[in-house]
Amino acid sequence: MSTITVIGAGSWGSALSLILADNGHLVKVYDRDEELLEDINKNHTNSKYLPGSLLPETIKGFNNLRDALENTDVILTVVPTKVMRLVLNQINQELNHPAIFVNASKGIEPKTFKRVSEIVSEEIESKLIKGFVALTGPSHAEEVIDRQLTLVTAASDDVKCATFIQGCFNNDEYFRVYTVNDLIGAELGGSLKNIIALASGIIAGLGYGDNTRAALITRGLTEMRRLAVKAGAKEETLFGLTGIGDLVVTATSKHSRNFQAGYKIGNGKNLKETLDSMTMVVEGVRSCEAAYEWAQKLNVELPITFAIYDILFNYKNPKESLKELMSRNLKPE
Ligand SMILES: NC(=O)C1=CN([C@@H]2O[C@H](COP(=O)(O)OP(=O)(O)OC[C@H]3O[C@@H](n4cnc5c(N)ncnc54)[C@H](O)[C@@H]3O)[C@@H](O)[C@H]2O)C=CC1
Ligand SMILES: O=C(CO)COP(=O)(O)O
Repeated sequence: MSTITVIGAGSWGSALSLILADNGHLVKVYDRDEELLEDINKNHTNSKYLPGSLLPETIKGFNNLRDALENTDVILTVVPTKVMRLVLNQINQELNHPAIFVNASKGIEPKTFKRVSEIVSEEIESKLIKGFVALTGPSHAEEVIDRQLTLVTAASDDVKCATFIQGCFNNDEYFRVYTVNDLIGAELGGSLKNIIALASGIIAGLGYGDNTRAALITRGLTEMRRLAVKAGAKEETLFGLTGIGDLVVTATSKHSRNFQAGYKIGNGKNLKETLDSMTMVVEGVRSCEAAYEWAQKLNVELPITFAIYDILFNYKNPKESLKELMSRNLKPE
């Protein structure tokens, strides 16, 4: 059994901690929110992000990063990607031995277009990194916390490392973990699907139904594939759990934060009002900004992503955007 430090005790960090504790690992959770840590340590629940949840008593919350990292084998990052660099920088200062880094957050950095694996290798000294794995796939925390059957993928350039992490997280009762050696495809699939999930919420908010959603998911996958392949991903990865799998769960589920945010926008709220009304992170907004800039640089056509960018950042009317998408030049599928 390993000692695993979970950085971020939000909804996904808590759900992943439950799996690790069920598997018998020593789980230390670090967060900046002291009330949340007290709730975990005293009441063994996370009332803020997962009301009604029951967490194993073996999970220990820490507000001191150095203590949380002491003697750890694996560092699992699950904070919003907006703060990822900052948090990794803090880890780099406090960590005094090499560890395996696993990331479960999903996003691309605007301006740099960096994936979390790239940010880790920039912020953490190489002598402290034993390996890097992205743990990603269709998995809403609200269902994992109830131990509902879930399948994800451990992606790494290092097969031995991916297999080790697969073994740490796999639980025969409810959490099945595959491996894949296409890190670029897995990280980009998990990040780009959030943009299409925002779009799915917007069309639902506008009152469109299943035909529209099926069309959006299909053409959205085409956009994800185009950009990811141009960035070096293997095409087949986009057709696996970390691509279409994650796209389907996020674009069709009431649990999805991105879908929920899109739904509010479809109902007339602007981006600021929408984000102000959400307690949890909506990663698709930043990833949309990144994909919009990156696609122009790489000369990739992403009409849905560009329309979402205009709605989010230029306050374009969603109905007007849909009208323009529908009236583009006709072409073969
Ligand atoms: N919620 C879910 O079902 C899933 C979420 N994800 C990804 O996981 C990541 C986290 O998402 P959620 O858990 O939903 O977010 P959340 O909003 O529920 O929790 C984020 C946590 O990070 C902590 N945090 C923020 N800034 C911090 C800092 N500077 N230092 C320490 N802690 C800090 C917050 O206090 C909070 O506890 C996102 O990238 C999301 O896309 C991936 C799969 C499923
Ligand atoms: O990535 C997720 C499920 O796999 C979670 O998506 P949301 O952040 O939209 O809830």
